[in-house]
Amino acid sequence: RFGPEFAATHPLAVGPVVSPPHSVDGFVKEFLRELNFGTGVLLSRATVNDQYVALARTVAHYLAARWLEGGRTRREAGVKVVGYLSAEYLLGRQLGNALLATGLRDIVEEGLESCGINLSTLRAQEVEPGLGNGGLGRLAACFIDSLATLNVPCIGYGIRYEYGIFRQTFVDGRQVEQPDAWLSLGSPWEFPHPEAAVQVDFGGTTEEYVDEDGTPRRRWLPSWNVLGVPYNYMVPGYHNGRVNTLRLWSAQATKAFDLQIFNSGDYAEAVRAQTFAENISKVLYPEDSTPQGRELRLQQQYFFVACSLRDFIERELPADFDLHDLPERIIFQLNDTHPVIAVPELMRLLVDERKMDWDEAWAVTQKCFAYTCHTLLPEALEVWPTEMLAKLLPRHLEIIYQINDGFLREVREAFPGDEMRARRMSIVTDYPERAVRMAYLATVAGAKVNGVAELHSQLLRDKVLPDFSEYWPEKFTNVTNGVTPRRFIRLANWNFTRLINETIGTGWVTDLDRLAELEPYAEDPEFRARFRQVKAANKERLAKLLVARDGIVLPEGHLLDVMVKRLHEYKRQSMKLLHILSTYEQIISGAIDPATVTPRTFVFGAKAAPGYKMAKETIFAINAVAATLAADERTNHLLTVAFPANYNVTLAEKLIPAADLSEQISLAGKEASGTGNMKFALNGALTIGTDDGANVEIRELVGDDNFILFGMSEPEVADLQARGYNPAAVYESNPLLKRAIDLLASGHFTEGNRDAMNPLVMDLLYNDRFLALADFQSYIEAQAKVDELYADPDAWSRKAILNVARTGFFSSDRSMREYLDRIWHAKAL
Ligand SMILES: [N-]=[N+]=N[C@]1([C@H](N)O)O[C@H](CO)[C@@H](O)[C@H](O)[C@H]1O
Repeated sequence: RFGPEFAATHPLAVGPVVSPPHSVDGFVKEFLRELNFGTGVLLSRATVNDQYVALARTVAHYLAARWLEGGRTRREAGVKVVGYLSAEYLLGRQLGNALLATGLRDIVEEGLESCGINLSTLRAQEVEPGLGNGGLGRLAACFIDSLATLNVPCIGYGIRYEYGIFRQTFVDGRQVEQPDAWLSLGSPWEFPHPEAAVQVDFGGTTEEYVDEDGTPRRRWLPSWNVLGVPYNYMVPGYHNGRVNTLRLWSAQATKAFDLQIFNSGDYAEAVRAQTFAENISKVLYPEDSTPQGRELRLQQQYFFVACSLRDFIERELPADFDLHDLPERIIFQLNDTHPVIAVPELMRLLVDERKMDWDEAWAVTQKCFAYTCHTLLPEALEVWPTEMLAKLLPRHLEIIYQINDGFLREVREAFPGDEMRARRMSIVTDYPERAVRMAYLATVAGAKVNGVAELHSQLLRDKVLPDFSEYWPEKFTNVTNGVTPRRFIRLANWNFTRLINETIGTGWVTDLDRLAELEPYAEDPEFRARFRQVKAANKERLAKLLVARDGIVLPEGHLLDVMVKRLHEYKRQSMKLLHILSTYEQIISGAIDPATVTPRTFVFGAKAAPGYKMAKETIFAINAVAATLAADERTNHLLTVAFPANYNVTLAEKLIPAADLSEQISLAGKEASGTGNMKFALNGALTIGTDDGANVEIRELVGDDNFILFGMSEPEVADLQARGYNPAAVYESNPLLKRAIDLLASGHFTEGNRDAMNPLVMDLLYNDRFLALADFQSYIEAQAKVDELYADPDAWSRKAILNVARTGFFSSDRSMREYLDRIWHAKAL
């Protein structure tokens, strides 16, 4: 576009772009420029939000140079890229992480101070992008952070929901959802590129035709379409100069406004197309582990994968690139079944648009995808009715049928006469209605299928996809989840970071196995004392936050017993509640001497999917118990229940470093992995947990002495369920449990209204699908062990320090290395 002489005199035109000077003065100049020319205000008149936006933009300038360079080198080098396809990214606040990655924190703090501005005031101004529900979404955020820090070229693809996960409020103890208008004050971290919008088609029919070289072909005749506008976000690596991209798609109408209709006075109709289109990326579906079968959800899934595939093929690859070589340039990781419609979409692009032969296209497709399954709950495996697919994506349905036909032909050849097996393995099922099993499609198309913890991956092979693991044993593997130590230790727990740095240096932030060097210090009384000071300081910080944020007063010197995760019956918040009720009942009934009770504060954090009734009943019960205990003079110096509303990444960063005890009490065989369990152990909390998900690997690494195990194992659960389970009989046979449930049902927590707790009580007594009553006795015995252990703070700290020293394995950097070596066969630059 411009001649060499212009390039010679304007280096910024061709790059490399130079970032602003890493000096206080350099930063202040850049910040004031951004405030004046970017935000258009003078410092003297700037609001806190103006200052925050200008600061975010300024920090982005420091990253932009690396970002542009990273993109250029990635494209020029023609290296293999990891394309992470995820419908959810739970990113958390960006400013702190950007300051950490760039090493700008101290310069910015001093620079802002010279402008009379406090950095933490501006950090508190940031609204976190809640573009995810829970573990799956946060895992995606940890993974892209690790890939950037490992210098691996990666593009994260997802949806820019206008409204993220709802804001949770409590009204009379009941959850009430408020829309999450996270964009209302603008989002300084995003870079929109409307010029790179992608058209996405929907509906219509298909037809056979003969193309110019006489070959009979099929094609899609869509009936409507929308535009996908990419919004780019920076994903900075830690101190390595790499900045990867997160590209989130926003839907808008191809023809946003119809002037003729407007002039005819039908204003609503004039913008109907826009409203309709925008709906596609309007809001995140708030279900965690229970999919929403609504058509809009399928529209969302197809929308972002169609944008992402076309974007990569047309904007990241040279125009003349031979798509037979696509597997050398990209591996798309399917984050659960949500993006699996990408498989027939790639086939459509290769066969219909690029005229590639079916078998060649299928060979390419099978090398371009890998699938991660995140659940064991049968109801969480997505199936889409063929009727809905035929209406919305008729060509994709045809392609799925063709894929299935080819696959079943192979199965029948491998297992002649075994029609039952072919029916069991068919991607298309007829029961209870004709539908496409997306997990099966992902398994047939994917080069690899992995679970997210050893136990989960084994159950995936043995119970969820047994026919497939028998047919393709080498396709199945495991990559245990991990968490980024940058956000969840270095950023969230500065007090502990300082102690670790002073003790073993700073290398652990990018090499978490080095935490093992702390092991000897578990035997050092002085280090143990300093560890307790860190925990106490984190508790104080949390107490300040909760009183300001929720008006919750945290008593001093209590064991902090924390259970934070989505509200779901399999996670068994109800069993935690039964432990609290039982302890309380024994105190008020005089069954135990209050002097023998370890003062505890039970902290809950949990959102329930809006339509999940029993989850909402559990939230109501926890809040009712919390209010009663707070008002009960007999116990409120011993037992406190704190339930701050709207648990999210930002609150987790304050809660986790303060915790003594981490509750990981799901029914064995139900929690695929868990990732909160890892964050708590790495921040020096002891875990009370079942042998479920990644708990098993945590216990194996920290040692049985440093993990409080209880409950049935997965085989014991399967055995009990096979033998038949009668929760009411357990209730009748366990006096402590009976008195706890009777108290809950008595109206004691609901001003005498005995019906208020009925739904929960009836469910526990006559349903109890996740065996909370069956594991209750083992659980309270384990809790008694916790009291005993906590009575000796030095012994407790020793075990807590050993937990930290032995859980470096749970870094998402390690997870990424395993994906790179065993699944993606891609490497760092
Ligand atoms: N969906 N989903 N699955 C989950 C979580 N609920 O988001 O994915 C998480 C990330 O893999 C797992 O840790 C967790 O066990 C599992 O239930």
